Formats: sequence, structure tokens, C-alpha cells
Amino acid sequence: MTENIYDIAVIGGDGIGPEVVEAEIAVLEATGLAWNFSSYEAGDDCLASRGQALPQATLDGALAAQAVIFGAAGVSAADVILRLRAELGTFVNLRPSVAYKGVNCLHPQTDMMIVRENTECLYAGIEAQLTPEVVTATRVITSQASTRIVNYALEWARQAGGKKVTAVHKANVLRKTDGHFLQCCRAAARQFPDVPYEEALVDSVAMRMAMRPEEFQVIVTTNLFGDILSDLAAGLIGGLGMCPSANLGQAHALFEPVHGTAPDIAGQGKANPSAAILCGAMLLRHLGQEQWAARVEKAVADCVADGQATSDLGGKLRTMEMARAVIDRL
Ligand SMILES: NC(=O)c1ccc[n+]([C@@H]2O[C@H](COP(=O)([O-])OP(=O)(O)OC[C@H]3O[C@@H](n4cnc5c(N)ncnc54)[C@H](O)[C@@H]3O)[C@@H](O)[C@H]2O)c1
Ligand SMILES: CC(C)[C@H](C(=O)O)[C@@H](O)C(=O)O
Repeated sequence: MTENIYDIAVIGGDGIGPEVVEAEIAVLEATGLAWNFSSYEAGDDCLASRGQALPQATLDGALAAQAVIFGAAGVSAADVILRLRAELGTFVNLRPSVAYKGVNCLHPQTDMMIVRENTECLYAGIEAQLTPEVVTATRVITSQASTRIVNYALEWARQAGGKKVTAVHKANVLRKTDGHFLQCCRAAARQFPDVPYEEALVDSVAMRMAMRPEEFQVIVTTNLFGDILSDLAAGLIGGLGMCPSANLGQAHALFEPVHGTAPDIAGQGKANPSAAILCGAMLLRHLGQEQWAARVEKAVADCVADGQATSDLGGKLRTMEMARAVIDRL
């Protein structure tokens, strides 16, 4: 039987992006599975050297690959990652926030999945300068995207053993847009009578997450609220260094840490590679390698519990030293 070779496009990007992606690849290679990694440029450095933040060759490579591993891009991030998400048709942004044992964090009991809509809302890119003093942005909410994302969240919650889904909105003010999103959520929830379902306003969710994050298991929400709440969730569990994400569509998948280029620590070997390594676990799960995914997650958890971690978690290891510590525990 011929062995499956996984074709993966790698876009390290700027700042700590390439540093954490190097760690992620080292861990993936340590599984002994057959990988074919192809590297592509994107981001600020690429813009400076080639005049484009996302060259066509990178886009073509991402579209041709089985999946994409992404690090981070700097000020050009929106031109890179939003375009990649759109071109790859990734309509789901899956963002887990799990407090690992041993991390000195605000809320050690946090374990939630944020299912962020990935294609519309204020990210539709429709802004206008009406007069020199008045500018507007159009918020787009469609039945198709809303139903698709809430169905995904409900199905995910069902597969996870019937976890509770909270639809997060601001329909008391955004009556038409979030009102429509909520209608789509309710209609979908009726098709999943076995999955606990509730609704909550985004402002009160922010407060409750800061005080009692254990009240949330699966949050489904629109694009901008999902962006903000996932960084808030990162703050509960010890920071952005622990938060991976998966952008998933029908035909493509892109895995990226929730964090950015971290200019304050870039180039110093200080970046926590856990978010990127946990992206590797999400990639493994996506490829059907569930056992390896679980082993990578456990190895990260074991490292962190043993204090084998980078300085943001109170440890002494450098980025690649932590990657090697994870590999040793695989
Ligand atoms: N997907 C992306 O490419 C993406 C996402 C967010 C921000 N950005 C870009 O990144 C740049 C910096 O943005 P920012 O400072 O708001 O957010 P950031 O995520 O880069 O950093 C926020 C804070 O978290 C820390 N941090 C982040 N990742 C870490 C890690 N792996 N290990 C240890 N500490 C870590 C940083 O040191 C910093 O103090 C901006 O240019 C922004 O546009 C890109
Ligand atoms: C960099 C930016 C375009 C991006 C977003 O807003 O989606 C980031 O904040 C994220 O959370 O991945």
C-alpha cells in the first residue's frame, strides 16, 4: 500500500510567524507521517521586496495544497489573511480556548470553542466616505452564511457529546442584521433538539466570560464579535500563545495561531510555539490523524504542566527548545 503524502503549503509571514511555524513543522515531522511542505511568501516583508503582500504564486500554492499552515502577517495582515480566507472559501473559523494545567492564568476552568463566521459581517469590506466628515461601513449578514455557521456549531457540539451552544448577538440594537442572524440560529437549533441552545447579548457575554467563562462551551457568532471574543478568551487562559485556530471550508483548510506577529518579542526566540503546534494538532485531526492530534495536544499539555515552557508562561525555554520538549513527550 502506498503511503499518503500530505501536501502542505506553508506561509510563515512576518515577525514571530516564521519562528512558530518552524516549531510546528518540527513537531509534525516528528510524527513520522509523510509530509511535503512547500513554502510561500506573504506579508510586510514580501510587500517590501516584491510589491505585493499576497503574491499570486502564494495564492496558487495555497489553493493547490491539501491544507495551509500560516504564521502571522504584520500591518498587511488584512490584505493577506482575509484574502486567503476568502479565496480558500473557508467559512468557519474554529477557535478553541483551553486553560492548560500549570498555566498561571485568570480562569483555569476555561474550555470553550468559539465558532466564528468567517466571510461577512463588517468584514465584507464595504466602507464609504460619504462626505469629508462622514464615513460608513456596511454590515452584511446573509441567511446562507448564518445558517451554515450555526449548523456547523450545532453539529460540532453534538459530536462533542451534546455541549451547549450559545448564539452571541447584539439584536437589541442591530435589529435587522443580528435579528436576522438570530432567526437563522433559532431555525437551525430546532433541527438539533438534542443540543442545548441559548442566546446571549455580546456585551453581557464579554462580562460573563471575564467572570465565569465556565458558563460557555460553544459560542457561535458573527465575524467581528468572534474576532474580539476569541482574543478575550485568550486572555482568560494565559495569553495568545496558547490559542490555535482552523479556517475550514468545503475544499480547503488553513491553520493559523490566533496571535499576530508580536513585534515586541519577534526575532528573540521568545515566542510561545504552543498555539502554532496546537494548529498542527488541528491539521492532523483534519487529515484524519486523530490519534496523532491527541498525542500532540497531550504533549503540549504535559510540557506546560511540567513548566517546560516559554517565558510568557513563566518558563525558561526558547521557542525551538519548547518544540523539542513537545517532541520528546510525543
Ligand atoms: N493573523 C494574523 O496574521 C494577525 C493576527 C493578529 C494581529 N496581526 C498583526 O500583528 C501585528 C501585531 O499585533 P498585536 O500586537 O495587536 O497582536 P499580537 O498577537 O501580535 O501580540 C499581542 C501580545 O501578545 C503577545 N504574544 C502574541 N503571540 C505570542 C506568542 N506566540 N508567544 C508569546 N507572546 C505572544 C505579544 O508579545 C504581544 O504582547 C499587527 O501588525 C497586526 O496587524 C496579524
Ligand atoms: C489580522 C486580522 C485581519 C485578523 C482578523 O481580524 O480576523 C486577526 O485579528 C485574527 O483574529 O485572525
